[in-house]
Amino acid sequence: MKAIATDLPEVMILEPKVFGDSRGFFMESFNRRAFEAATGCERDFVQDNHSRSRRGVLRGLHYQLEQPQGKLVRVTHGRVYDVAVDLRRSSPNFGRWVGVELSADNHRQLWVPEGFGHGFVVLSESADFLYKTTDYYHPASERCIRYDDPELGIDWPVVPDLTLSDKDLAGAAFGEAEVFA
Ligand SMILES: Cc1cn([C@H]2C[C@H](O)[C@@H](COP(=O)(O)OP(=O)(O)O[C@H]3O[C@H](C)C(=O)[C@H](O)[C@H]3O)O2)c(=O)[nH]c1=O
Repeated sequence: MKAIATDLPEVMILEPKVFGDSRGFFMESFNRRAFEAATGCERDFVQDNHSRSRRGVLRGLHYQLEQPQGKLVRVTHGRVYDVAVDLRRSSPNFGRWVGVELSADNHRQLWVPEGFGHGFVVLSESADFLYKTTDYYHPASERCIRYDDPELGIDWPVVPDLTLSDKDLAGAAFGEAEVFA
């Protein structure tokens, strides 16, 4: 597994080794030892999630204030533009974001540690989004920041029929959101 740095040092792109042959391919989509060697992070992942969305769906920006979740995300069908935002007031990168295209074809994964907001928009006809989390779902402390917050200035790709949940449409402004110390 290769780790590729992003502009946010804690957020890393991971590229697993893919073994292709005439039948198709094989890869270890997760290997704890390889993850720890690539990221320097020791984590127990406790939940696997899978969402499917059609083109133009944007999910996010989400985070949990209590039981903050580290997320190891990947796409097994289609293409998404995936975004992480540093929500830690103490960080020199507070309010900065990174975006990366994750796809079934590039096999790329993104490690989004605790303390970051996360979201993605679907670029293909549909996308299957799978991810491991380091803590359990805690809806009581789940928060959402508007994907288009002007202060964050996330440069989302333009997609037809942008579609968000009511919860995400009602997301907080970054400047008013409860974030991390
Ligand atoms: C996240 C989650 C949701 N749910 C239930 C709650 C709702 O009845 C239903 C859909 O939930 P929601 O609309 O919050 O799903 P997403 O919009 O995909 O939320 C996720 O989207 C962004 C990209 C994230 O990074 C988070 O992991 C997560 O917040 O699944 C569960 O039962 N367990 C869970 O862990």
